[in-house]
Amino acid sequence: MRTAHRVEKVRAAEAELMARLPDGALMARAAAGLAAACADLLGRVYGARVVLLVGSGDNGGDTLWAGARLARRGAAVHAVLLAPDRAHAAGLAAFQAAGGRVADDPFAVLSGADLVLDGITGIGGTGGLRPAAVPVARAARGSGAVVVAVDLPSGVEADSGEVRGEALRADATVTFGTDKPGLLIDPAREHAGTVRLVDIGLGPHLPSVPDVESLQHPDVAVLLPEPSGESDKYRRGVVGVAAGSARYPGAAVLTVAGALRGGAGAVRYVGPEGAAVVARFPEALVHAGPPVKAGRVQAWVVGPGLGDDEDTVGQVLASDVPVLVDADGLRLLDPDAVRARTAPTLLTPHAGEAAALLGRDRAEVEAGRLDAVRELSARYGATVLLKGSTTLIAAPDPRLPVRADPMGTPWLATAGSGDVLSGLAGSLLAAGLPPLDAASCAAYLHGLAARRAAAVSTPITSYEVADALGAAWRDIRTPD
Ligand SMILES: NC(=O)C1=CN([C@@H]2O[C@H](COP(=O)(O)OP(=O)(O)OC[C@H]3O[C@@H](n4cnc5c(N)ncnc54)[C@H](O)[C@@H]3O)[C@@H](O)[C@H]2O)[C@@H](O)CC1
Ligand SMILES: [K+]
Repeated sequence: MRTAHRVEKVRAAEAELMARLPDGALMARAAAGLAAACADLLGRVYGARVVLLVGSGDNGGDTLWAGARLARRGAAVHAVLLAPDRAHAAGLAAFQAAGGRVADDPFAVLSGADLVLDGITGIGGTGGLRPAAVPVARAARGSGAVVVAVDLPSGVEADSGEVRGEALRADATVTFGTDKPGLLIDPAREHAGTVRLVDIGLGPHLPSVPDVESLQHPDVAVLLPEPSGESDKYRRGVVGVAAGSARYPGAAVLTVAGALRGGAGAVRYVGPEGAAVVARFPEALVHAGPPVKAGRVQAWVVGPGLGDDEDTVGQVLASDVPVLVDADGLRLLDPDAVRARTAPTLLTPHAGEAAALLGRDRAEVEAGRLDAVRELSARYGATVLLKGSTTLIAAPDPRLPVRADPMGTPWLATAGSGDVLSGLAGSLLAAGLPPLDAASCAAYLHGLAARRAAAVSTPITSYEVADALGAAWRDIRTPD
């Protein structure tokens, strides 16, 4: 599991730890880890040309101390001081004592650099790069050097992953003590490159429940349901799928395709497209509807390709089993009916649908995903999976961490891929997973399946994603 904490919690933990350590010890740990990571990236430190971009705070301090270490190992290190009067005094003295030099012309040193360290701002930065830093950050990016962000790419918002102005784009980020939410959430995440975490001893001082977390293979392996010797189809769960219409018959087929690979014991399709579903999947149970007459299910998926069938959405929401609402279902749902439910509800909007549910602009939702997913979840009393470049999942209990899916790929932006995800997540709900786990495991498997499909051929189709789910599931169960 990757775990991220908000800045106020990082600062509180730092304060606790610093009170027990000699002055400067924490910064020395950070700088040692940073210099070691740079040495790994460089391969050979002696003779390497390194440029430090140094801001006015402790982030610049870490960078100067790491620069001193690299200079002592024979690198030619230049520091570009963006706020010369406010550069970290002890760090600058150590850097110069080690043979590091302050650059007169930032652009001249950047043009020949092998490695650039971005120490403009860390967790204290907000509001994007200041105008004076913008041309320097651009020159760093354009120089051909490997760009390493110190703690965070300068210019991104640590707590939300927003990028409010221009931000530096790094190839790698070396972060200290814990991940920050912005390192897991786009658009900041895509500025960070590969993230390496340096342990500075903060762990015992951080709250045990993080603000944001990302599942990794072993976490998903533990959560996925596994049939036992006692299993029969009802014990493994029956998932009801109310999807598709004469206008969108494919949605029925794709939702069932996802549901069949989600671990439920059986899939019961309810709606007008039973013939199309059975033609593709003879193992599916089909019923013309309405949902109340279709027989027992342990969870429902309602909405993909449903058209304007409001009654179906109302009937499904009135049931006492977990319900996933997607696509047309999100447009047709009665918010009071969702809030009145006693069984769990999982809503799976993309940014446009989330914006409609919140009464905001789509661009606002895309820029501030974390805020949007939390707000939606609180307003509807439901678990919400917000799809997008980073898929986020929030439970209605605000004490639980938001999950950021690490597996998505731009190839998933293809028609019908959301239908497959809905079927898959609904199937995991029917198999008994709590909504937060069902949604985050589904997003993870779906992303992994898309990556597998894309490794065979691109562009991928949604049906190929559904087809690769079995192999993705196997990858997680049997890591090599
Ligand atoms: N406190 C500690 O002992 C430790 C701190 N660490 C480092 O310290 C950093 C936090 O240091 P600070 O709190 O000094 O904050 P930063 O160094 O992140 O930046 C704060 C400074 O930048 C200015 N600033 C804010 N937004 C800006 C922007 N958009 N453009 C330019 N300047 C901007 C502020 O006026 C302030 O002077 C961490 O990210 C980490 O790198 C690590 O060394 C671990 C230990
Ligand atoms: K930085």
